[in-house]
Amino acid sequence: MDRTFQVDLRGVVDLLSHHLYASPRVYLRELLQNAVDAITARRAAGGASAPALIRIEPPDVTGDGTLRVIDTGIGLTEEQVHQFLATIGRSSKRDDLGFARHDFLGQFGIGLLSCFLVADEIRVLTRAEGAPAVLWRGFGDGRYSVQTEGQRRDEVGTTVTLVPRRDAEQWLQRYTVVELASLYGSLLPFRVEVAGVPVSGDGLPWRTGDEGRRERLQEYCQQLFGFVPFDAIDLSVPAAGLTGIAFVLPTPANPAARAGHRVYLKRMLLAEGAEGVLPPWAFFARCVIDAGELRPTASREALYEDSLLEATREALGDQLRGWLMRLAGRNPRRLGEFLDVHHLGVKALALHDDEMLRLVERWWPMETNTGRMTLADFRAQHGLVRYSAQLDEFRQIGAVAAAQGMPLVNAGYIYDTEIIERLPQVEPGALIERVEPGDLSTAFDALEPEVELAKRPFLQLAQRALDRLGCEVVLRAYDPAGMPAMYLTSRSASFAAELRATRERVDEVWADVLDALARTDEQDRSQLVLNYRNPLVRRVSEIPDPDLVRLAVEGLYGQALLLGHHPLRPADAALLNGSFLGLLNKAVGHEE
Ligand SMILES: Nc1ncnc2c1ncn2[C@@H]1O[C@H](COP(=O)(O)OP(=O)(O)OP(=O)(O)O)[C@@H](O)[C@H]1O
Repeated sequence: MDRTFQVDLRGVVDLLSHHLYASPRVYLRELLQNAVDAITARRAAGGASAPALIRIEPPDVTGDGTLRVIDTGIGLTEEQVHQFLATIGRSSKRDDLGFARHDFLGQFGIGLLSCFLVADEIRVLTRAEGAPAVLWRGFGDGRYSVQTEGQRRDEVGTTVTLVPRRDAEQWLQRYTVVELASLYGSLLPFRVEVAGVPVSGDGLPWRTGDEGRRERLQEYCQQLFGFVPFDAIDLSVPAAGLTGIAFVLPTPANPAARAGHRVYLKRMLLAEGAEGVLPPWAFFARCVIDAGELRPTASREALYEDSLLEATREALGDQLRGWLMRLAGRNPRRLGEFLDVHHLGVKALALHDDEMLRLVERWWPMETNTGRMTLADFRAQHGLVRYSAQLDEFRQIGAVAAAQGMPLVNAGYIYDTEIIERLPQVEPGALIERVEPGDLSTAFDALEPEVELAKRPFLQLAQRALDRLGCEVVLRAYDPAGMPAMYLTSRSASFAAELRATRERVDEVWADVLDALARTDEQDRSQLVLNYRNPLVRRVSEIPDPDLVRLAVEGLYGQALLLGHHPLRPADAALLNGSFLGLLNKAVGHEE
C-alpha cells in the first residue's frame, strides 16, 4: 500500500529558523511579499483599478499584543485555504507545470511558515470576491483549524495576524517593524503603511526626471553606502528585467574585500550585500539593481547562480567598460583622476581585455627612468619598450641605465609586466624587451687592453676580497661617473647565493644535493662592477698596500649593496662592518 510522507512541523520550523534564514526579521518580508502578490493577482484578474494598499498595525495599534498585516489583495476561498495554507510547499504562484509564475515574488510555498520564527499562532482572515470570509488558524506545533461560521470581513482581501512568541516580542514592536518594512518594502510599487505612516517611497531612485538627478543620486548613494560617488552609471539589462545604478567609489577599494551590492527583485529587497552581480574586476563600483527575471535562492537572501545571472553579470561588466571608454573619449582629465584611484581594477581588466589594455597604454602613466609617462608616449619617444620586471631590479639599474641613455620602464608594480608583455598581441608593431641587471653590464664599456692588463693585479686582489661571497669583480667604464660601483644580480644569482648560504649550514647528504642544484651558469654569479670613470676607484686601483685595497673593495661592495636596495646577508653585514672599522683604523692612524 502506498503511503505519503509525514512531516514533523516542528522539525520544519527549526530548519527554517536555524538553517534557511539568517534572521527572524525575514518574517515581515514574507508577509509583505504575500500581500504584494495577492494585490498583483487581484489586479491581473481584472481589477486593474482595485485598491492597492498594505497596512501594518503593530501591537501598539492593535492593542491586543498582536501584529496585523492587512491587504487589499485577491483573498482566498475556503477551498483555496485548505489547498494552500494547509499544505507546506504548496503555492498558488506556480503554473500547471510547477514553474514559478512570472508576476509573483513567492514560489516555494513555505514563506508563511517563517512567521513561526516570531509567533506561536498565525491567523489568516481572508475573503475572495463573491465568497464568504474564512478564518485559518495555524500553530507552531503543526495544528491548524479552518472556520467560516461567524467570520466577517467587509472587503475583499486578507488580514494576517501574528500572536507573538514570548521571547520574540521585540520583532513585532513598532520601531522594528518600521525599520524592516522600510528596508524591504521602500521601493514596492504599492503603498505600504505602518500605523498609518507610509514607508514605500516614490519609485526607483534612478528612474527620476533629469532635473537635479545627479544631486539626488549622490544623496541616495551617501545615505545607502556612506560615500559621495565619483560617478553614477546607469545600468540596464532587459533580458533580466533589470535596471539600476552603479556608483563608482571615490577611494581605492580593496580588491579582496568584496563589496556587496544592493539587490531588489521585483522591487522587494533581496540582499544588502549580494555578491556575483558584477564581474570580479569591477571592484571599484557598488550598485543597486532591481531585476524582474533573476531568481532568488530559497532563503531569498542571495541570487541563484544560473546562466541568466552569468549573462547579466557580463552585460553589466560591458556597461561599466563602456562608461570607462566614453570617459577616455570625452574627458581624459576625469579618466586620469579615476585611474589614480582605481588603476588596480583597470589593470586587472587589461590582462584579458584588449580595449582596456589600449586604455592603460594610452592613459596610465608608468614610472620610467626618464620620469612618469604613459606607455604610448614612451613608445612614441623611444620605440622599443625596455622594462624591468622587478621593482628591486629597477632600483638597481634605473639610474645607471638612464645615464647610459637607455630608457627603462619600471614594470615591477602589480600587473605591469603582464600588461607590457601583452602589448604586442594588441599592437602588432610594439617592440618590448625585458632587461635584467646582468644584461646591463654587457652594455658597459670595456677598458682599453693596456689598461685592462695594467689593472689585472688590482682586480685579482679585489676578487680575492669578495671570493667567499660568491661575487665576481669586474672593472668597466660607465656613467654616471659619480657612481663608484654597482652590484648586479639576476634572480638565478640570488638563488645560487641562497643555496651557498644554506650549504654551509647542512650535512653532507644535503650539501651534495644542493651542489647539484647550484651548478648554475657562471654568468649567473652576481657582479660588483667597479666604475673606472670614477676618480675614487681609479685611486683605489693604484694603492700599493694590498690590505688597504681589500678594505676599500669591501667598502665599495657594501655601499653598492645598500644603494641598490639589496638585502644584507649576515656575511655582508660582517664584511661591511669589518671594512668600515678597518678603514677608520687606517684613517685615524696607528697607536704610538
Ligand atoms: N495575503 C495573502 N493573500 C492571499 N493569499 C495568500 C496570502 N498569504 C498567503 N497566501 C496563500 O498562501 C500560499 C502559501 O504562502 P507562502 O507564503 O507559504 O508561500 P508562497 O508565497 O506561495 O511561496 P514562498 O515560499 O516562495 O513565499 C500562497 O501561495 C498563497 O496562495
